[in-house]
Amino acid sequence: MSPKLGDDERAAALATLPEWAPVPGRDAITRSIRFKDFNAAFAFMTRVALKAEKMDHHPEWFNVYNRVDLTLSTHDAGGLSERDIELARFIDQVAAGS
Ligand SMILES: C[C@H](O)[C@H](O)[C@H]1CNC2=NC(N)=NC(=O)C2=N1
Repeated sequence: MSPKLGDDERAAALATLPEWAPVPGRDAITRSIRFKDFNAAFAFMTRVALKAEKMDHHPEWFNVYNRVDLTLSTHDAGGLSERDIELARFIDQVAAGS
C-alpha cells in the first residue's frame, strides 16, 4: 500500500501538476477536462480505465457528454499518495493528446 504523502511531498508534487486543484476539506486532488464530444471523452476514459486496472488504482469520476470530472485519492491510505500523482501524470498525458 502506498502511504499518504507528507505535507512537503504533497506540496512539491502539486507544484508539478498545475491542472490539478486540492479538494476543499479532503486530502484529494481534482481536475475537470472538456473534450470535443462524448466520443473523445469516452475514448479518454477507456484509456484511463485500462491504466487504472493495471495499477489497481482507480479514479473517482463523473462524465456528462464531453466533460469528465476526476478526483484522485488513495482510499486505503485515507489521502493523497504517490499513486495518485502517478495516475494524475498519466491522465495529463492522455488529455494532452486527445
Ligand atoms: C482491493 C483493491 O486492491 C483496493 O481496493 C484498491 C483498488 N483501487 C483503489 N483506488 C484508489 N483510488 N484507492 C485505493 O485505495 C484503491 N484500492
